[in-house]
Amino acid sequence: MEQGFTFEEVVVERDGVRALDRFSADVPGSGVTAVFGPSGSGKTTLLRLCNRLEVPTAGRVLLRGSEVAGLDPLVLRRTVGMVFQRPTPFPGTVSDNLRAALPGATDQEMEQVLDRVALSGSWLDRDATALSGGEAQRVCLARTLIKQPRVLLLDEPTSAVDATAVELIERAVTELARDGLEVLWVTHDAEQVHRVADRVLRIDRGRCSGLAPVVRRADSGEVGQGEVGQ
Ligand SMILES: Nc1ncnc2c1ncn2[C@@H]1O[C@H](COP(=O)(O)OP(=O)(O)OP(=O)(O)O)[C@@H](O)[C@H]1O
Repeated sequence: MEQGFTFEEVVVERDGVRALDRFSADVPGSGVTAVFGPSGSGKTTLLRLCNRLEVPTAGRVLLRGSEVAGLDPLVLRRTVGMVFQRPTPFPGTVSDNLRAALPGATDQEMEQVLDRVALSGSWLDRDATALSGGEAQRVCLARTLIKQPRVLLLDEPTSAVDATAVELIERAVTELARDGLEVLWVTHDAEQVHRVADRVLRIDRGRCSGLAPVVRRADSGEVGQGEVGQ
């Protein structure tokens, strides 16, 4: 399987406290990898290293064998998209938001990307700051996707949205992963891991505590597999 992110003895230390403590893992470069662990274990820090919002104090982060620190930041940000916990629409319309990410995007490109997040072209003229949390998060996902990243980083994107949006976002991302997008999805929701992930990367107190395949409930039809207990 193609190589994705490699973490080699990564340390992130702030004010003498280690958010990551010699974290090492080899993440395959396809499908959905859930990054799962308790609050404060270092999940967000790990994700932020992947698009260089954060740099390691020690150790190395590689993407497909190339050190992230050595990649052109513009190329990196185009290749690796990120969606945050809280939706962050820019002032303006939905199309303004999409064009902020991809200047010169055509109506057709914008309609296609909205379709992927279960919104239609009729949303293009809507005020992006007057949407519900779930709608705004889907616009933010579309805004990231319009740049056609190869990797998508999701930092608890569904923790602040309604149940309908959770379902739509989960469906959109799993379909995109099936079409070839590599996804790292931070969550502390074990049920969500079973719904969306191909594998789970466990993190505990800044250290990798395992990388294991997940049997998806939707695929197996089974409940209570139990690989992902708290
Ligand atoms: N900007 C910062 N300055 C100092 N310490 C920080 C900063 N951001 C996070 N930390 C600390 O680093 C550790 C890891 O935080 P991180 O946000 O990566 O964990 P997390 O697993 O994503 O947590 P949560 O599930 O609560 O979001 C925690 O102890 C946290 O308090």
